[in-house]
Amino acid sequence: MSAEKVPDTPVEVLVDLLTRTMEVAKASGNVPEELTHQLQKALDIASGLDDYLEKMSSQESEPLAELYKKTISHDWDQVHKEGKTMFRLPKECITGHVEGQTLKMLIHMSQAKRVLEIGMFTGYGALSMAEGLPEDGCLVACELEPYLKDFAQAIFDKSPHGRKITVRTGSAMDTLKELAAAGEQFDMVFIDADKDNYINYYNFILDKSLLKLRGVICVDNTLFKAKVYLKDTTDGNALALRKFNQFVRDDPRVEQVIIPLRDGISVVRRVSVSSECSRTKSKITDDEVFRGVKGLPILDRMRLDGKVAYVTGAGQGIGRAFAHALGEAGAMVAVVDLDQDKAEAVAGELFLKGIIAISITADISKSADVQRMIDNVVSKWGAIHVACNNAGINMNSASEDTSLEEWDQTFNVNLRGTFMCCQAAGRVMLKQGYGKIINTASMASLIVPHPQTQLSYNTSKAGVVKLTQTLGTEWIDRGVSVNCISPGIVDTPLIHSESLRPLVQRWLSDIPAGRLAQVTDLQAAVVYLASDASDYMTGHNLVIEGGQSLW
Ligand SMILES: C[S@@+](CC[C@H](N)C(=O)[O-])C[C@H]1O[C@@H](n2cnc3c(N)ncnc32)[C@H](O)[C@@H]1O
Repeated sequence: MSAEKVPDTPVEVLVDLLTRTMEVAKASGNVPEELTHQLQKALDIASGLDDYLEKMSSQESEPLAELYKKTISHDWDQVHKEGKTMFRLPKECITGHVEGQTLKMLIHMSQAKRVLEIGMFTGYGALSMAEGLPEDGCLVACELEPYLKDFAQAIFDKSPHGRKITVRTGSAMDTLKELAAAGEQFDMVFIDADKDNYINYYNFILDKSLLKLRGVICVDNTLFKAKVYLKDTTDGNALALRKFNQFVRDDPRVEQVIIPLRDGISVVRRVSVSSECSRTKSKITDDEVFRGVKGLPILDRMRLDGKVAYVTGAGQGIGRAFAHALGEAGAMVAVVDLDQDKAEAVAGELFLKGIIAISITADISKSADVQRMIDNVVSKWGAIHVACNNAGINMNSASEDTSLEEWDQTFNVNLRGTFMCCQAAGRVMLKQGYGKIINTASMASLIVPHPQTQLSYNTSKAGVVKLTQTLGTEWIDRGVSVNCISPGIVDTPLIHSESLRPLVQRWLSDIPAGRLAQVTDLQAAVVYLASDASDYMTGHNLVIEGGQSLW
């Protein structure tokens, strides 16, 4: 620490005290060597900590590094003297590298999408958090001083994440009132402004539901240079923070922990709705609608953590999108395809995203392959919870010319193959007393898509729907649901070929949505059907075709 630096955190205070003690010890001349040695060790431990944390934390981005440099080298006294800021702003206000990375990490961990910061200063914390937000995330930063908005904006504009940040100048409490009136809610709130208002911000955020149900409040400086727990404290800010910490500690609405990082960060979360309602004895209908089935909010009921799934035809297109979707929702996924390279490539993609996956090469028109696929999954993971029978083929010919080979080939994969998969997976699932089978049918099961001629395809897919309905009603009372998804015309590289382009124009004029389906349009449906949220749905044909079958 440089000589003129004011100690700003408990560790910096310790370093300062130990340095002075060392000086006294050395000057006195009669301090035992052992004591000086131990003192030096304590000083090394304390003074090395922040440096080490800096070095071992991920490096800050260029815009953050520039923002830090610009803030530290700015003459804030001069700015204040010139009347550009209402208050004299100490540069030590800045959160800095390690705290910035911590906030960013908390954003990732809580999967926050909407963040509120109270007290932005030059925007270091705001930009750090914005870096952790997804593409469509947003951060509202409240700041009293308009000067700081311009200062920060110049750097926000240099970062690809800066566009996620909206700065609202003026009193933070006024901004909070405006946000509450507009019905805004946040997943994470970072309180880092005037300390004597912390309790007011905190209460307002909870009372006016600015914090979402499972949101988190982070509060900076809650150790306030150790003064919150030192007996001789007279500092107004430290006393305000001591009162704040105690208030939150005694507040039955929340749980909190203080992380001793830099000047202390409190992490506060609202306790579960059920304990809150028994505490307040509010007049509520205390049922599954209120508490959530198994205590889970609706989106969590669609999670597939710990579930075992397989997807056939997963080497590309719809099957690949299904495999990613099921994996993202938490399932372990066996990627099954006729083409080994493609199956391995998709399993590799899943693996990169942290999803447990294996690849299996199988031709689902062959009963031995189907059984081997099922046995592989069961021997690897001990169960099959989700069977996604998606593999299919499509051949075109005028009906009067359709050969028996084409008919048989199409039916062997699309209907006979799907049946064999349903039966083999169904046997495992019926024994388990639990299973979700999802077949890929087609809009062609309902209408006759034109002008292409595909008799065997259309007929086989109509068969998949009837197969689904029959199995769906036969097995549902033994815990196995069977449903199918019927996509409309899906945008694949193939249909952009010269020969198919005129057809695409024709199709588009038949689709109320005015566009072809993307494989991503189908992903939520497969997760829903694979999840416990769809337990009462069976034998259903979930049609996703932009309205095409209705015209
Ligand atoms: C500790 S600094 C914030 C540091 C910032 N979070 C960062 O990441 O660098 C506190 C900031 O709160 C602002 N502030 C203080 N009182 C405020 C109020 N009543 N409303 C809005 N902002 C306020 C100050 O102008 C100052 O910029």
